[in-house]
Amino acid sequence: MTDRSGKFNIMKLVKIVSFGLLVVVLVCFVAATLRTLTFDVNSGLQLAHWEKTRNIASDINQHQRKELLANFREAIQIPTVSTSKTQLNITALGEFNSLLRKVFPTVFSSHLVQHEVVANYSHLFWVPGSDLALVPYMLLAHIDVVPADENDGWEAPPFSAKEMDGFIYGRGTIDNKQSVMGILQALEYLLIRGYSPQRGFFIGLGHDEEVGGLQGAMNIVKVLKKKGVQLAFVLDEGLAVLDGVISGLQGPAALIGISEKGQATVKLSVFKAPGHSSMPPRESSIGILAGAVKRLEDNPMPILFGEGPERRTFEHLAHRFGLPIKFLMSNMWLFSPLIGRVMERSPDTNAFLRTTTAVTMFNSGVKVNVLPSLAEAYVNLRIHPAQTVQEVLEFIQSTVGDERVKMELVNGFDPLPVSSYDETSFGFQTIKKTLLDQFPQVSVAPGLCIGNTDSRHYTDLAKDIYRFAPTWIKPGDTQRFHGINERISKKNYEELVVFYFNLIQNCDIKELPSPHAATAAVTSSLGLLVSAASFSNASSNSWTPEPNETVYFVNGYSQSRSRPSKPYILRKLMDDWMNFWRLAGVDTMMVNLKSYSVSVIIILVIVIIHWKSIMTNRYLRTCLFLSVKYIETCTT
Ligand SMILES: CCCCCCCCCCCCCCCC(=O)N[C@@H](Cc1ccccc1)C(=O)O
Repeated sequence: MTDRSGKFNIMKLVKIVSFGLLVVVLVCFVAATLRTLTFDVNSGLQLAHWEKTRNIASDINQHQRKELLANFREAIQIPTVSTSKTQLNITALGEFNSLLRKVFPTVFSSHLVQHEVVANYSHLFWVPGSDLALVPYMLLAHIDVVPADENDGWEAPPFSAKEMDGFIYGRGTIDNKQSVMGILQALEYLLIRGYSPQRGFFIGLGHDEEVGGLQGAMNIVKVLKKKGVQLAFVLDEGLAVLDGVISGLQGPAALIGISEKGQATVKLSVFKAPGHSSMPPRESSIGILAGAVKRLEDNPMPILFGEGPERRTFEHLAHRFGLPIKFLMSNMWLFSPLIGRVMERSPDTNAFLRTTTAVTMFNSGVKVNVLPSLAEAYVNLRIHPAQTVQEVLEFIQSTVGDERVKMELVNGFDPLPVSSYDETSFGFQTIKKTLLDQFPQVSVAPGLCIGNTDSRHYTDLAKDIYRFAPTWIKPGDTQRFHGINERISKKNYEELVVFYFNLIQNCDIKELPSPHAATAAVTSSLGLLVSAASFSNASSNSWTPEPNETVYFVNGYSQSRSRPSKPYILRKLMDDWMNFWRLAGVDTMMVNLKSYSVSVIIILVIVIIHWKSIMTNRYLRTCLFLSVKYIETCTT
């Protein structure tokens, strides 16, 4: 009898547990479906009313079309190659300097522009604004390029700037002379058309970015620091407009880099006594090192997809995927491990998921019959924002797991801070608006820059750093970065000039418009409540410091800005706090997890309270009964 009732109780328990699980799965499914149907983090300021500042039309006539292309081709033809920190083509850099002065005469002669050469070959331009209360911003690009060998399979010589099928071929066409020339060409045309900015801006052109920017960018930053400059935002190279590159995505996507990966270069070395090759030991220095390298390749760093800004990219783009990908992308809180597994299959998507490990140099041996004493390998790691240099070193040490392999950190830096991208983010929203005006078919999303840029030296000058140029990248183009057949279409180069032309004018706005009510349409009830609170709060939020506040000296370029008063700081803190929760309500895993765990707890409590009726009712009735109770509990 006891045995039977014991069995009966176990059966009951199994039923209840499986029923509970079924309810949890159902609730998750309903929540995920609701989120899929309503999830759109892209509305933002798109529909808001923007202050009009673009008074000069960006149309380009036939003569200018020819002229800007000729200028660009001349820039590509100068081989400003950086091979190593000590091997820069200084002759080419000097030539490039002369080219800039020749093709942009107005920029170099205008009374509105101050120019200074930094570290012999880098350039710093300052265009003061008429409204001193507006914090200046900065555009960056780099003049140098990586080496290119025609024999690697280039269809046109890499420094020929040859035009083929509407494309200009050459090293630097997408990395990064398109921005160098695009920015200055835009400024040249703006000045010719009588433009004078309200918001001041800097342009920084580095000459050694490809080898770390230790001369160019670092010295430009030093000059700016000395002058006390603080920047509203910085825009550098980095991500691009991806067209057909992300499979399943409908339409092109402009990814604006809001952070960039960290980097570490680690030297692994094995030392063994040299000797005659006729009496080899069981393991050579090369064999031991090869084993270590193999272990590193066989054991990639963990997938961290969803723990860095890459998560935001897919959430912002979710609405542009078809089902079932849309369902998965809208519910990263549930599916990020699954998406990560799929994305790791291709090198260019894998780069967004984890710290990547690339063995880039392997040296040993001097003669065929001599056992080498030393074997060395260099491993270049690109660090995911959720990890640090220290964590990566510990991982390598434990994966190599061989005391004979010496490990040495050659250089490294942690991932860069994440810049803002919400509706109050001046830089992000102004870049986004400029993009959408020019390319309405594009979806704009924040992204993670997988390569490093000069902008990493600017973190003390600006809280918000963006890495983006509207270079269109189509399938197969990602391999052209530092690879063969680097090219840009003539149309795309013109678009770049127009983009910078419009961006500079758009930056003259005093403050961003208030977020459109559409922003408040969020999925979860928590998100809805908090966004409503934030929305009402946003009307009192002004992005720029208030007038009538103490003015203090900011830089030697006679720009000044207001020091925020205490109530302003308090209000800003309040706004930031509200924005944090609003965003959290919309799209952070934390709050989703919280609300879903709350749901689970509510269900469990209902199950416990209504234990008896569950026992006496049939499943369908119980299901209905529980759903009603759940809704009742949630609404009260
Ligand atoms: C889903 C598919 C996404 C495809 C993404 C397409 C865009 C990829 C382009 C990435 C290029 C970013 C630009 C990086 C510039 C660059 O090459 N930097 C170099 C130079 C450098 C080295 C050390 C320290 C600082 C700098 C680098 O990162 O190695």
